[in-house]
Amino acid sequence: MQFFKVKTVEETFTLIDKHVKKIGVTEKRPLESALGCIIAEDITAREDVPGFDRSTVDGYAVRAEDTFGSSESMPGFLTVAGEVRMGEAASFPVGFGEAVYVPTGGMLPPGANSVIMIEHCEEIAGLLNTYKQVAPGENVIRAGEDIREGELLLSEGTRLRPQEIGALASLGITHVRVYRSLKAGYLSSGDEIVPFDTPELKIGQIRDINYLTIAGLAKDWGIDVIYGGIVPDDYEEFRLKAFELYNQVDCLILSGGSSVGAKDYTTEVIQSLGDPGVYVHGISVKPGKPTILAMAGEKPVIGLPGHPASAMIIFRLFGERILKNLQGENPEHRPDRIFARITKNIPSAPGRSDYIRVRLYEKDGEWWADPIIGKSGLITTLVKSGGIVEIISEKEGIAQGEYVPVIATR
Ligand SMILES: Nc1nc2c(c(=O)[nH]1)N[C@H]1C(S)=C(S)[C@@H](COP(=O)(O)OP(=O)(O)OC[C@H]3O[C@@H](n4cnc5c(N)ncnc54)[C@H](O)[C@@H]3O)O[C@H]1N2
Ligand code: MOO
Repeated sequence: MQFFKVKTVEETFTLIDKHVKKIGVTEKRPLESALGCIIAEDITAREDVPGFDRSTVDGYAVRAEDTFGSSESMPGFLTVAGEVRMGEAASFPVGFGEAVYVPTGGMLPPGANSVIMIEHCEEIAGLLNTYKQVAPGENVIRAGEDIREGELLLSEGTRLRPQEIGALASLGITHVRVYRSLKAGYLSSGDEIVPFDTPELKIGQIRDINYLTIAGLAKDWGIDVIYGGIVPDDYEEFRLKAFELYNQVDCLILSGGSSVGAKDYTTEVIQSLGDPGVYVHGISVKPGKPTILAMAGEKPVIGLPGHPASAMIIFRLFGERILKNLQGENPEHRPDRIFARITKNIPSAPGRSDYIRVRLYEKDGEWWADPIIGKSGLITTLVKSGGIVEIISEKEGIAQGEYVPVIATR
C-alpha cells in the first residue's frame, strides 16, 4: 500500500499559490452583467462624485455662521431668498443673512456651507426663524466627497460586488474589462454512487451528493460547472471520462477514490492527464486528509475525498483558493474569518489542522460557536452548522470560552 506524504495546511496554500496562477484572458462586459467578475484593470475616476455640493436633507441652505447662537428660546432670523429645484443648478448665491430652500439631494447654492433641517426652522412670510445652530458642512455631501477625480477607485483583481458595480455606475462607466469567466468540470467516482434523482436505491447504493454541493459552492464564486456524471471504480473508464471532461474545462474536480484502497484510482487517473501531475496527496487536516491536488498542463485538478462533509470542507478551503487564483482575484481582497467563542473544550493533535463544524448563535452581545459532533460522512453535520472553526496545527486544542476563528459557511 502506498502511504501519503502529508503536507500541512500552510504548505498546501504555498504550493497552490506556486502552481495556480490566473488565466489572465480578459473580456469587456456591460456593467449589468459584470457582477461577481474580477476586474482586469485599475479604475481611476474621471470626474468627481457627486459633481456638486448636495444637501442630504430637506431644509434651507445657509451660511452656518448666520445660525450661531440660534435656539428654541432665542431663534435667529434669515431672509428666504428662493428655492432650489431638484435636478437643476442653483443659479443664485446665498448671501449674508439669507436662506434658500433645498430638497434632499438638491444642489447647494454658492455661498451656503450647510443646511438646516425644516423641523429646526420655520418660514413665516419670507422670513426664516432658526431654532438650532448648524455647523459648517452639516447635512451636506461635498463635491468629490464620495469619489475624487483622479482617485484610484478599484484596483485590478477586485471582485465586483453590488457596491463596486454601484460605484462604477456613479461614474457613468458602462463597460468594464474583466477576466473571462471559468468553467470547472466535475466527475463523481464509485461503484456505489448513483444519480441523485434515482427514485429507489438498491442495497449498497448511495445518491450522488457531492456533485450538487461542490457545484453549488463553485457557483457562489462565479464558476460554471459541467457535470461529467458518475464513473465506476474502473481505471480505463475513469481515465477516458476524466480526459474527455478535462479537455472542455479550465479546472477538473474529481470526487471519491482519493484514499489508498485497492480501487482508489483517482491518483493514477490524474497522473495520466499530464505533467507536472500531483503536487499534494494528503494534507494534515481533519477531515479530508486524502485530498489530492495536481496540475495537468496548465489546468488544476482537485481530487476531493468522497465523504460529503470532507469534500465540502476541503473544497471550501483549498478549492476556493485554487479557483480564485485561476480567476485572478487579488488574495488581499478575500475576507475570510470571523471570531466567536467556543462552547466546549476540543482536543486536537499537534501538527494537524482541524476544521470543526459549529452552530453559531448570539448571546449577551457575543457570538458563540457550538461544535456539531459527527462523522465526515454525514452531510447533515453541515446542514446544522453555520460555520467551521479552524484549530491551527500549532495548537493542541481549544478551551471552552476561547475566541476562535470561524469560516462562515452561511
Ligand atoms: N486505510 C485508510 N482508509 C481511509 C483513509 C486512510 O487514511 N486510510 N482515509 C479515510 C478518509 S479520512 C476519507 S475522507 C476517505 C476518502 O475516501 P475516498 O476519497 O477514497 O472516497 P471513497 O472511498 O470513494 O468514498 C468515501 C465515502 O464517501 C461516499 N461518497 C463518495 N462519493 C460520494 C458522492 N458523490 N456522494 C455521496 N457520497 C459519496 C462513499 O460512498 C464512501 O462512503 O477514505 C477513508 N479511508
Ligand atoms: O478525513 Mo476523512 O475526510 O475524515 O473522512
